[in-house]
Amino acid sequence: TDKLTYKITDINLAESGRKLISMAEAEMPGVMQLKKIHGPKKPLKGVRLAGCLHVTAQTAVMIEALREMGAQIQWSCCNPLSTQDNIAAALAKAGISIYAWQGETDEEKLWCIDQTIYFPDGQPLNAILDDGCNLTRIVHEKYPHLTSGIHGSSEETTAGITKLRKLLKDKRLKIPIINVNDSVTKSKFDNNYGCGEGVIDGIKRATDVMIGGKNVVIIGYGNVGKGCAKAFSGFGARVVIIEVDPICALQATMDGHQVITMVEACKIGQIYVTATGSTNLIREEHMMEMCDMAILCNIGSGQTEIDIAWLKANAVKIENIKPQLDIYHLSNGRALIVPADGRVINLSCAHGNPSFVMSNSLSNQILAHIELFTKKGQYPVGIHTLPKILLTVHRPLGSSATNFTTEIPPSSTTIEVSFSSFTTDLSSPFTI
Ligand SMILES: Nc1nccc2c1ncn2C[C@@H](O)[C@@H](O)C(=O)O
Repeated sequence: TDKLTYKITDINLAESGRKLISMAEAEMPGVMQLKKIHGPKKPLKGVRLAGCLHVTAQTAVMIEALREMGAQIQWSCCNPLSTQDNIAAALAKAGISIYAWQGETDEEKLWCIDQTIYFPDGQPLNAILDDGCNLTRIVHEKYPHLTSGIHGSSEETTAGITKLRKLLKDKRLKIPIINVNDSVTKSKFDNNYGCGEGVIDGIKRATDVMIGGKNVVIIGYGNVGKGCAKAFSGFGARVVIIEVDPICALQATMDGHQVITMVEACKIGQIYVTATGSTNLIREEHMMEMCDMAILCNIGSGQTEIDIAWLKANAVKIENIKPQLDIYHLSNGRALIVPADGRVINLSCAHGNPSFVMSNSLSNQILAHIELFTKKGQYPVGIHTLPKILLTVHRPLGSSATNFTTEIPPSSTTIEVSFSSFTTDLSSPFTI
């Protein structure tokens, strides 16, 4: 086929990207351990994996582990703003077919995804790795004839799971799904601690705002909202919470945060953070009441938690300050600061969540694909989570890592908890 083997910004950025990938490997013991244990056995030989997930150093570490395990891989990015061009260049130079660059248009993003459907040998994908259900949705809508050949898709994020549950409810889901987001070693770590550090990194790189002493309104008190509230509180902000779920609202109260409504919040908020995985949380009726130069940022995936469309249609002036930072001047004479066009701020304005928590999330991605490919019959069409097992493995001193997997009783299932939070010294008894 005359398809480009890759399309990125600049292959000359590869060396700098490779250095960052090496640094990330040092802080991703879980993924590296899985690569060491499973790599030699090539459990994914025969997998043609199309991935659509943020192109960061952490993702690159996972991609290279999956390839070491035998998978053929093609990649695009789920967010037009989150590709790090030097990482994409390092992956392209290493022979990965990647179609992604920082600052894609929405149409280019879709073109990139289309490049990953068929492999160079003309064969279609037979596995999907998704973050926000973009690729799974496109396969269902544009390539429905290919769904029967796909043994499974893994979904990384909350908003993606919401979309998949709707597909399932409408009886339109055609492939097995492993819900990586709800693995406890993913959502209790990446979503919480990762996004807590990521939102601060993103908002500061975007706006240089002083956080101490500010009124910060966090909308959504799930794993992500909890991590963000803790991070902003740590910087001395006064954090108030909007939350409709009574349990999460009670947790917010018990954590010392006032829980109020958006009508009340938009009178006091100086920094807003949407973290719900839902849509249209901040709307016209709120924005028209907000303080001058309030900052609206989003850390849920997708671009619809803040009603950007209304802002673009109704601002009297849109002032671009720098890439990923605009000020919208409203008809009431006040202005709102919006980083990243309302897209996920940690990945659009910084480099995403740190390696250590991503090792947890991406270890679960790897385990999901080993599970889906080697145990096909066990995962019918539907949404599954990786089994959670507690396992004590007592290992004779000095034995090699490879026989670790043979010590797992054949009846047990894949270890859901990734290694990254445990010592990689397999010579000592430890409990997983
Ligand atoms: N450094 C990174 N690499 C890849 C993906 C990254 C990331 N940081 C955040 N996400 C997104 C995840 O938090 C995903 O789990 C989500 O929920 O969006």
